Formats: sequence, structure tokens, C-alpha cells
Amino acid sequence: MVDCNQICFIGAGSMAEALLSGLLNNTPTSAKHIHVINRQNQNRIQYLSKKYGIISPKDNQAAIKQADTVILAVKPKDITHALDQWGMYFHPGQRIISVVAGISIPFIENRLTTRIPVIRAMPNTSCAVAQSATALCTGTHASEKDLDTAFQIFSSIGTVVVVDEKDMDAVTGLSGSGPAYIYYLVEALEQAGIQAGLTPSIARHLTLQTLAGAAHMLMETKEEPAELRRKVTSPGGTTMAGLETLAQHHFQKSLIHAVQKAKQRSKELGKSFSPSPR
Ligand SMILES: NC(=O)C1=CN([C@@H]2O[C@H](COP(=O)(O)OP(=O)(O)OC[C@H]3O[C@@H](n4cnc5c(N)ncnc54)[C@H](O)[C@@H]3O)[C@@H](O)[C@H]2O)C=CC1
Ligand SMILES: O=C(O)[C@@H]1CCC=N1
Repeated sequence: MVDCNQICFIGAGSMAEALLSGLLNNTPTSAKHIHVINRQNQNRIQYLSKKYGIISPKDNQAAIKQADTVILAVKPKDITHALDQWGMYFHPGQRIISVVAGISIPFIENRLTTRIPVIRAMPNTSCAVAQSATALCTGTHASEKDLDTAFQIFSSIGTVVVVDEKDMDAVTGLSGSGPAYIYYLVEALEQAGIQAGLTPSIARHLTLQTLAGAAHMLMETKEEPAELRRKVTSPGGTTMAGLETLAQHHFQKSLIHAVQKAKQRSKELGKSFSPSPR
């Protein structure tokens, strides 16, 4: 278990599930250390209790008060209501970690009535298999120990970088949303393999192993991606034919635009949440 005894999630959606399953399946964290609170859908809590053995809290307020770490995992549009509904139970002896895209720490701090340590995190769903790329930044009242605890939590389910809050929108566009771009690529490659005459299962196997192999090459050889690409590309060969087609269809530009758009969307999501005190 990381240096934090009790975690309470507010919001029981995809991200909360990815985080808690990552912690339960890949670290010594026990289900009895995790509580999850959801707005209305109690089926979701029952599903999480059944699948992961977490205890459905009888008293939500007590679950929040007892937690060392509260993880805010609601949609950006629901953050004001969630803070107004639950914020009165937060206290300075705990830390709040928000994974909510676009919502600034000053907004959260100003919405709360007491000086509570707040940390903003942008993980991705790969935390479910302890492979998240997470970025963290800290608020005004967060100590080194608070950052250290958040670092321990997220580094137990992937890698962690600490950034300035101004970079969180870029992080969200790149690695927060990033798994979806990769899954989209996989869907396209599989489809391409099938259209080229392979069976779906062979196409999937070859696509996934090619992806995993390329990721391992990048991480283990530490060679530049352009150099690794060069080694695959024989002059006048098959790869060159494929890459030329990708360039003609603006493959790199499309990805750059996708990350820029996602970054911009993260900024927009936060815009209507001004950090002025209520
Ligand atoms: N899905 C992803 O890949 C990632 C999501 N995030 C962020 O995580 C947050 C959650 O995203 P998802 O899990 O995908 O959304 P989701 O819609 O699946 O889950 C949000 C949950 O919050 C609950 N909720 C809403 N208001 C509440 C309240 N007042 N009290 C208690 N529960 C409340 C909803 O009932 C819902 O179950 C978002 O802010 C998103 O930006 C961050 C990184 C990656
Ligand atoms: O799509 C979204 O808004 C969230 C934030 C990062 C990944 N999913």
C-alpha cells in the first residue's frame, strides 16, 4: 500500500474504475481501503463492489471524512455541483486529487471553504494495467508530502511526471486522450489487414504484436523514432510505399491537429469555471 490508508473516489465512472482496478490488481492496496461514491446510479457501485470487492459506503459523508485521499473523478460539467455537495466534508488533514480535465486547481481551492491540499492529476485509462502516463501539479496548500503521496499512488500504476499547471491542457490532449488515438490506429490497421485478405484474428494478433514490439523497441533501445523508422524502410521497398501514402494523406499533421484540438477543448472545458471565490 502506498503511504495513504484510505482512498475515497467521488464519481464511479470509467476513470475511477481504471484507477481502482489498477491499484487493486497491481499493488498491495486492499479493497477495504477504497470507497466509491456516485451521484445517482447505485448499480454502478454494486457493479464495482461485486467486481473488485470494494465496500459500498453506508455513510458517504463518513467515507469522505475518513479518507486520507479523496479522488475527484466526475465530468468537468459536474465539478461545481460535486464540490458543493461534498466539499463541506473535506478537511485539511487529507488531500484532494482531481483528475477532472480542464478544471484548474484555483477553481477547486476557491470553491472550498477551508485551506485543503489540492493536487491535479492527468492519468490515462492504461492505469488499469499499471501503464498510465500521469502528470501531476500541485495547488497552494499542498505540501511536499502531499505531492509525494500522489506520486506514490500514480507511480504504482504507471509513470509520473510533475508539470506546471499551465501545461495540463497539453498533457490532457497528448496522454490523457492519447490511448484513444492508439486504439483508433489499431482499429484502422486491423481493418486494413482484413481488407488485404487476412482473417480478423490473424489481423488482430499481428497488429497488437506489432504495436507492442514497436513500443518495446522505442523504450528499450532508446533510439530515436525516426531512426527506428529508417531501419524498417528499405529504399524502394514496401514500407516506403506505405509511408509515402501516409504522408500524402497528412498522417502526421492529422495527429498534431488532433492533439492541438484536444488541448484546446481542455482549455474550453475549464473556461466557464472561473477561479473567483463564491
Ligand atoms: N476517461 C478517461 O480516459 C479519462 C478521464 N479523465 C477525467 O476523469 C473524469 C471522469 O471521467 P469518466 O470516468 O470518463 O466519466 P464518467 O461519466 O464515466 O464518470 C463520472 C461519474 O461521476 C458521477 N458523478 C457526477 N456527479 C457526481 C456527484 N456530485 N457526486 C458523485 N458522483 C458524481 C457520475 O454519476 C459518473 O458515474 C472526467 O473529468 C475526465 O475528464 C481524466 C483522464 C482520462
Ligand atoms: O475525453 C475526455 O474529456 C477525457 C479527458 C482525457 C481523456 N478523457
